Amino acid sequence: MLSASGLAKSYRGKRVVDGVSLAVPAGSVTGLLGANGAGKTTTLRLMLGLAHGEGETAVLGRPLREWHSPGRVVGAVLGGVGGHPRHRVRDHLAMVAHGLGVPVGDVGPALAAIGLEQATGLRLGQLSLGMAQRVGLAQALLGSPRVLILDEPFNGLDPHSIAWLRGTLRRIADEGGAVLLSSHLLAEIDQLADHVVVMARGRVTAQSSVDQITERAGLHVVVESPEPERLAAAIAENGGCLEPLDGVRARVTGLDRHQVGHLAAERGIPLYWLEEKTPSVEEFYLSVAEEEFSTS
Ligand SMILES: Nc1ncnc2c1ncn2[C@@H]1O[C@H](COP(=O)(O)OP(=O)(O)OP(=O)(O)O)[C@@H](O)[C@H]1O
Repeated sequence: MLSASGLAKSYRGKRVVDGVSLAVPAGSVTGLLGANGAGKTTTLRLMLGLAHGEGETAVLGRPLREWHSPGRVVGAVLGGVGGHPRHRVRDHLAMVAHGLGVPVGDVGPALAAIGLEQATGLRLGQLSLGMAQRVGLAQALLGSPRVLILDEPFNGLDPHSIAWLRGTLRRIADEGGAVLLSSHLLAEIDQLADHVVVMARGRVTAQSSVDQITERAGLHVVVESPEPERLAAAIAENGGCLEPLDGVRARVTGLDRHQVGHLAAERGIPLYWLEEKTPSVEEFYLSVAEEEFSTS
């Protein structure tokens, strides 16, 4: 539904995006991850035609510039609202609605949906970071686009707005839309995304579906015991493996939590903690980032 191929961009001779290709299928949310300066924002800007560089981006099979009203096909939030700082929120959004060919009457419900009814009279220049982010989201959603491209959309939002945004993005994807968002909030990506794409130094270094991450790494058990050596030996005798995690807890693979619990009870080894864990996007990201660090 949304795809990019061969995206590239240089600033003063330095390649900051270098051959990035990615696809966001209909019905899914893709998280774009990477360290500061990895090239995420530049990639999103290239996809939206806001930065000039190499490569192609297609939305529903056509370049964005070929769509008659691009804002009704793709909604974007790239930080900030745009618009004049002296314009009031309601007037700014009315202008956006006009440009999109959307009834101006839709502005009120769009602001209400994001809890900003009280802020309609504020000037854009008076908005807090979170409010500006919410106005940006209201603006992006105004044309009811099926594709969303969002740069750090959770930035500055309070917990209610985060929950609202997570639900809204999930709903848009579940209704057949495609959402691409960058974020440093790995727990949010973990809860929301179906796919993750990791960038480092302008390139895509890893990509995976969240299901594959879970499947590949398998479940593991986290334990805490005052007798880790005895527990490790008992687990090894039974075909599992115990590795220290953080100096207090340890990770067990090869046995499930019932097996670990029974084994500890049989051997009289105290356990202070026993938890079965699904591998997270955070662990995937950190393992990929570690490889990247060790090979750079
Ligand atoms: N307008 C610009 N002029 C010069 N260099 C730029 C410009 N915009 C971005 N860069 C450089 O391009 C590289 C990638 O920046 P980009 O903002 O795309 O990274 P990012 O992954 O979004 O980072 P962050 O997570 O910090 O937002 C960085 O080295 C940045 O300094």
